Amino acid sequence: MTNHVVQVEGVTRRFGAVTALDDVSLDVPEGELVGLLGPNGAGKTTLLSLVSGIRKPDSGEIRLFGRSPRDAVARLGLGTTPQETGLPPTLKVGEVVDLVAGHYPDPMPRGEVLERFGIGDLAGRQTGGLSGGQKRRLAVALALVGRPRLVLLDEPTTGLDVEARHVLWDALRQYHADGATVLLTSHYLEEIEALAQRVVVIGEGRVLADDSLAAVLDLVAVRRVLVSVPEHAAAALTRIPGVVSAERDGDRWTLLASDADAVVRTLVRDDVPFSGLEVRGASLEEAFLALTGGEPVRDAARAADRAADRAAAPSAEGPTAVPQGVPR
Ligand SMILES: Nc1ncnc2c1ncn2[C@@H]1O[C@H](COP(=O)(O)OP(=O)(O)OP(=O)(O)O)[C@@H](O)[C@H]1O
Repeated sequence: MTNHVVQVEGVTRRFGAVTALDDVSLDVPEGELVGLLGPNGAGKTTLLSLVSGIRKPDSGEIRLFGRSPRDAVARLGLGTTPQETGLPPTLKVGEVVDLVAGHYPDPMPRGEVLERFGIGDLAGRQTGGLSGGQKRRLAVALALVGRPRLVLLDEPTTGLDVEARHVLWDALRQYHADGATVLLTSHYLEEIEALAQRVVVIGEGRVLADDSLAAVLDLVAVRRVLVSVPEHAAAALTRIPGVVSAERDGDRWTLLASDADAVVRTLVRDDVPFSGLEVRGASLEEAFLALTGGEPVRDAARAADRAADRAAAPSAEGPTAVPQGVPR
């Protein structure tokens, strides 16, 4: 039987009129490294705050190591780094590590923690004098001091330069290889790509996709092709292979395509009288909303199939509404 470290079941959380999480379900088995990917305001931080017991859901259930996250016993196995961390400015780096270590039965030795994050030479420095990047590395290092079985990291490398980011990624990979479960949020596909095995895409409080890194990367490789064609040529657009969704606003079309080059080649080869051609990257949220038709899916491959079916049978009549969130 799979040992689930985190179980989120039909969870909804509102802040006044804002629904930060809308019927979210997600299980994280022991030993997985899961990336939560989504734009600003998607609900990632809210989800971590519920898993760590800082907040309670309005409805649905969360289990952490099989217990309520508000149970102190469950939280002993948890290490977290929030988006912003306050460090006592007059304490030295080594003292802060010792202070945190004092709360755990079997902490990592101070030297090992700092070495893993490339800040061994800072042990004698007051935290108030550290650079932003050094503080961030220390904050993430502190999450590991108690040797937690689960680490929750909210945008761990925001504000770090490339080198510091790589040091931190290596440290997290190593900690995961030692057997830990890791759940991290990021806006950056690059970060998720560097670390995660499984990717959960969140948009507007909902799980838009939950699949392997490879499957999610395939989906988000989608490009946006904007083109104007006269009415008599519109049907030709929707028959182009690799177009996964086609939306129109008058004679202006927005095609989401897995291979934008092939779309352009087909337009030229078939002598489609197009104008105003633009090819752009699609945002992650846009790619997923387009591919899923706004419906949450648990399986990226099925989403792509469904989108391809829709694209193969588009309505040629009347203007098609451009979905919300698709900038034009
Ligand atoms: N304490 C709060 N009071 C009111 N609204 C909140 C609160 N916390 C979160 N929200 C709202 O809930 C939604 C989800 O926010 P959340 O911080 O979870 O998103 P996020 O995906 O972590 O975003 P970011 O990537 O910008 O950190 C947003 O609309 C946010 O404004």
